[in-house]
Amino acid sequence: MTGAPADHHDYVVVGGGTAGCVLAARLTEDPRTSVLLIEAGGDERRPDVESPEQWPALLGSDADWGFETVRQPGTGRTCLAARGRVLGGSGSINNMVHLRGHAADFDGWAEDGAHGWEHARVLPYFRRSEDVPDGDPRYRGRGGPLHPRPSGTSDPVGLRFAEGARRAGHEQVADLNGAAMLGVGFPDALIVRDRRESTASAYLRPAMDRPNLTVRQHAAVRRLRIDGGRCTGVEYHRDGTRQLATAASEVVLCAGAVGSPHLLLLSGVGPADELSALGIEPAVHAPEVGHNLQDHPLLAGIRYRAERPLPPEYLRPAATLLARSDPDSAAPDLHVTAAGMDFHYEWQEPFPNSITFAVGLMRTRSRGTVRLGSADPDRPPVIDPRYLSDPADVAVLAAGIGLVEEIVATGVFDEWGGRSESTALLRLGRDGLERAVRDATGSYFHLAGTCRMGSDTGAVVDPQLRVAGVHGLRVADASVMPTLVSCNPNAATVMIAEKAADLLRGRETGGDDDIDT
Ligand SMILES: Cc1cc2nc3c(=O)[nH]c(=O)nc-3n(C[C@H](O)[C@H](O)[C@H](O)COP(=O)(O)OP(=O)(O)OC[C@H]3O[C@@H](n4cnc5c(N)ncnc54)[C@H](O)[C@@H]3O)c2cc1C
Repeated sequence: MTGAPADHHDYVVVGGGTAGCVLAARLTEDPRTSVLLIEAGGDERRPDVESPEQWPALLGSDADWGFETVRQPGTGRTCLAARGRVLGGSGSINNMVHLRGHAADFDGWAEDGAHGWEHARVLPYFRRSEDVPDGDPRYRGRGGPLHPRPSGTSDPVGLRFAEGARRAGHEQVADLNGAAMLGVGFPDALIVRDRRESTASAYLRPAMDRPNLTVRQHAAVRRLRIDGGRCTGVEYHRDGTRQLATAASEVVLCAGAVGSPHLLLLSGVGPADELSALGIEPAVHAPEVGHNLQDHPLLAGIRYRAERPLPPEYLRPAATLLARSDPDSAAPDLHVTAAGMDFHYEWQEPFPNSITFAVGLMRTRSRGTVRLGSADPDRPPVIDPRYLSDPADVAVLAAGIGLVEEIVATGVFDEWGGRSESTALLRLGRDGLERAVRDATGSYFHLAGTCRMGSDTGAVVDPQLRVAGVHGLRVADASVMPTLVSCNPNAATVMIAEKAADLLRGRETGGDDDIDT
């Protein structure tokens, strides 16, 4: 290596995003453990990150990697694949919704081979992560770093939407992070005293002064060092020089659902034939690295065109309906919100003075990939979520438009006059409705699943998050989710990192009793 002498630490954590900040803070609670956290982006303490209303402006800014998907045949266009490049990662540019997931999501992970990740075993980690003094103590934590609180309770449009959902027969739920994440309610958001809260502000900042924690910003990891089947460290670029950091204990990848598989592939851990074709010497044949990519497709731009002036725009998380298109399924597959603003994709026509309904598909069947386009670490990977490649996904989103129509039909928006586009769409007939769904679908920015956790031979990591075939290397971020949770995934990513810290410290718990919250 050229440049500075190698750094040597017990753990090297790659990526200071949602998961990486949790892990670095938890591991350095033990003063005998040294951690180097390497982050490609910079400081998150800037007005556009901290102001809850400014998150849309962060898309495409220097705090975003600026990735795009390849053209999606299912929608007819490319899509933004926003990913945070700043301390706090995507949690510093996201919409701050804080929902955990349905118990059936985690029970499903365990049934599919992620043993130890069933709901009863992950609930303690959700509780450990938060401080919710008024919450039901069976579900909510006390004294943890995050402060999720209900959002949208004063938003006039959201209040109407919630009332309409109730009238349409959906149960009002007081706490969507309580006993069951199903029904309509006001979701928790990570906003504290009118400022965004992220794992950077809540976990990392309070730990920054610890002598055993080194945080290196504007440092982009280019590949892992794998010698004789063991990951010994990472190579990274900073200040125009190439540097090396080595780990006495382990390297932990927390670079997210795009960054973690990208680094594994660049380092020779992936499908051997694809790597060889790009001139990368395979270290471990791991055919599923980068596979199983999931996102929540978001159907947006279906608007209620009001005739009378709407209340001022409300840009924070608001009333949310989590519903099932299939009553036999335990977890919700539809996530519906209404915002008093004209939110549409750039290819859709604007309609000022609109209420926008956003319908998210929570249990997508389509699966995509993150692959290498080049062996050059500076070239972005090829992101192909294959949105709506499974026709069942189109049908569920169409059912979501039906839910919107039922709510509109209760008359809750009548005071603003006008009409909903859902009414016309549902009259289009099957083919017309399918075209409308495909046209209005983009990304919810919930990418996950590309380093799938499991116990089968194809799994990228085992239930202890160890990368199959490489010693001294784990992945702990949204990429390990075998199946994406049925809601916005930031809280579940925090949980993964909390549990990863215990796995690394050899203190994994069997249940609620033996965990400090
Ligand atoms: C615009 C947007 C809105 C969203 N809204 C919500 C929401 O409201 N609620 C919710 O629950 N979820 C939301 N999400 C999703 C949620 O934020 C992510 O699922 C979560 O942050 C993923 O955490 P992670 O730790 O896996 O990855 P990230 O938080 O993305 O962290 C990965 C980190 O690794 C760094 N990194 C990557 N590669 C390298 C490298 N080679 N070298 C050094 N560093 C590297 C990145 O810069 C980044 O900081 C949203 C996401 C986006 C982008």
